[in-house]
Amino acid sequence: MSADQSDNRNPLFRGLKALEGTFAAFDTSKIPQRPGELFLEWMALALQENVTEPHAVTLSTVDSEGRPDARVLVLKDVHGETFYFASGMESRKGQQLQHNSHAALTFYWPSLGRQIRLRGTVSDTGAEEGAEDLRRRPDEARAIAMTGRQSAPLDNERQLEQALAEYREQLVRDPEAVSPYWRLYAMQIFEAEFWQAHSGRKHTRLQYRLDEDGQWESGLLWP
Ligand SMILES: Cc1cc2nc3c(=O)[nH]c(=O)nc-3n(C[C@H](O)[C@H](O)[C@H](O)COP(=O)(O)O)c2cc1C
Repeated sequence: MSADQSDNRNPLFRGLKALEGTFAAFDTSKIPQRPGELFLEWMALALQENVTEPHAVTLSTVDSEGRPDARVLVLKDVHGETFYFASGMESRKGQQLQHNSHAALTFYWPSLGRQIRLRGTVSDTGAEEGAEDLRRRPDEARAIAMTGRQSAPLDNERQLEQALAEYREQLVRDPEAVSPYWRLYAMQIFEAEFWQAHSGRKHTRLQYRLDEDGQWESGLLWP
């Protein structure tokens, strides 16, 4: 940044702090063999420590021109090293994943000074799994999903209200109704990083990688 540019810096950001406080040390001498297990251990601690919405996660995808895109959603489940999230297949992310199944999930829990980075390949688990996920959602969330138009341009609020009224009625007539566009996506990971902040910036970074024989190997990274 040039001297001129630094004079123009927005005062809003001056003095803003990050990673403040003292965090528990991450003992990397006692780690599970597989990243899915460590993820569940970290998630259990986040819940115990009342981290706000610990299942909220940034999903990064790439579009057909290789340009990254990202948005927050919620993690629905974890089995082994497969991480599940749900969304509309017609959405921007849905279209991007259809074109390029490579993706990343990033969690950040400020009160614990923890970040988890996951990289993997996403598959669509199919219409029935999507329907099952949708049936477990509250009616209003189901009605919105049933519009099947996530991420499409909205002309005006009235258009949304009309569509919602139609789907609310449909759910009254048929409580089992679901959207054919709703999907449960499964991300099978090949790499994971568990990042623990240190107040002196000597952060601990543990990375797991799947090797060519399908075995998980782990090691530390420079902060
Ligand atoms: C905390 C939080 C949770 C969200 N959960 C979901 C979710 O589970 N599924 C989903 O499709 N969108 C969810 N969203 C909305 C997405 O961020 C996004 O706006 C939407 O999926 C459209 O993204 P796209 O245009 O990139 O496809 C959530 C947003 C926030 C802030």
